[in-house]
Amino acid sequence: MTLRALHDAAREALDPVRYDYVAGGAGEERVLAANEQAFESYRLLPRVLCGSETRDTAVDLPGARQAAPVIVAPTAFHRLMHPDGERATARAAAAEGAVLVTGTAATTAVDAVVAAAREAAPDPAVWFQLYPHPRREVTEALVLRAEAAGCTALVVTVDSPVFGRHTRDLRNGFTDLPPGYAAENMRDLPGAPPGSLTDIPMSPALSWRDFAGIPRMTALPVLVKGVLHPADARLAVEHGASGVIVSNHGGRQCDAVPAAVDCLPAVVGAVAGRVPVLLDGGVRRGSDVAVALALGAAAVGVGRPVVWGLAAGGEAGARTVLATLRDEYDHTLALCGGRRNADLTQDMVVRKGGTW
Ligand SMILES: Cc1cc2nc3c(=O)[nH]c(=O)nc-3n(C[C@H](O)[C@H](O)[C@H](O)COP(=O)(O)O)c2cc1C
Ligand SMILES: CCCCC(=O)C(=O)O
Repeated sequence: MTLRALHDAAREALDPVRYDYVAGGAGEERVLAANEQAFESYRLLPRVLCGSETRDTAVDLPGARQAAPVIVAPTAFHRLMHPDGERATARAAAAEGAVLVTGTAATTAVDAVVAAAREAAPDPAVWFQLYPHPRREVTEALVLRAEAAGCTALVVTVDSPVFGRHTRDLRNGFTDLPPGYAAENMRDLPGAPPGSLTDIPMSPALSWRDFAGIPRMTALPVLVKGVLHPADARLAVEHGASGVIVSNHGGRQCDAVPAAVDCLPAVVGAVAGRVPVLLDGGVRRGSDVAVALALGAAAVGVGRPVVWGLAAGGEAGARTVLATLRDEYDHTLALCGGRRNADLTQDMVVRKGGTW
């Protein structure tokens, strides 16, 4: 099945309110649209006769050696989309050698997510996405929970000082989880009430000082997710980040920012090779992966496509999405004369309005 067919099947399978929660964005959904459209404006300039018969697309990332270059971006509430929920996504990612980022807003506790990943592969990489809590002890308890579960890195989301205004959710009245579902990682934390959507911390009070405390709480590498400004990428590295994820949260936060991929080159320049830079937002085909890697990303994340796969076909559906993107990317690499990801370089990307 193509990714488009899986998306259609997911739309059929899902309750429309849940479909809208995943598909939608903030405001007029300008950024949601821009993330995908931006990839339309980039094209690849292949190199020829490079002897690229044998190819290796694996990447070394913080807490993940020899991983697929496409990772599963953190998306909330998988049990709303399929009864097997995060366990299915975890098995799919592990089977495909892809990093799974599970998170604060998962409907399955992080230890069960890691256990499911281990059913599919001996040494899977599961990262934990953290919404830092304004109360340090709550953040610390979440960090310890992720570490004890066997996560190999933390991802701190910094683009959500306040929750984005998701137009479709407001229209549909989808402002909390239905009965029977909870944000399981929020259970039994010191002073934090369990599990409702509104318990998930988002605080405009947080600052780089708070962030800097997180790498001190743990031996795990800590990545920062949701950076668009190159100055923030520099600050992230200065405050101990082991990786920077360029992301506008899939167009679900500020509806006036650029497409994620358009912010990538400046962030790559600011980070200057000190830590890996990743990108998510709008990646829908293998050639999008190739463009992002050529522009300097070490790997890319996919959000909605994996959820569509999960909703349409559980573990097998999510696996199909990851396998398809990997296969398409490898094919594109071959077409561009590359043997390794590093063979894709900035001069091989051209832009509408620029050189074509
Ligand atoms: C339904 C949904 C839930 C999400 N939940 C989270 C979350 O809990 N934490 C987070 O950091 N990002 C979250 N995101 C953002 C994704 O990690 C990612 O940035 C975005 O989906 C990438 O864009 P794409 O969907 O175009 O691939 C969510 C995105 C979607 C679509
Ligand atoms: C409070 C849950 C956060 C989920 C999220 O980040 C999103 O829907 O974009």
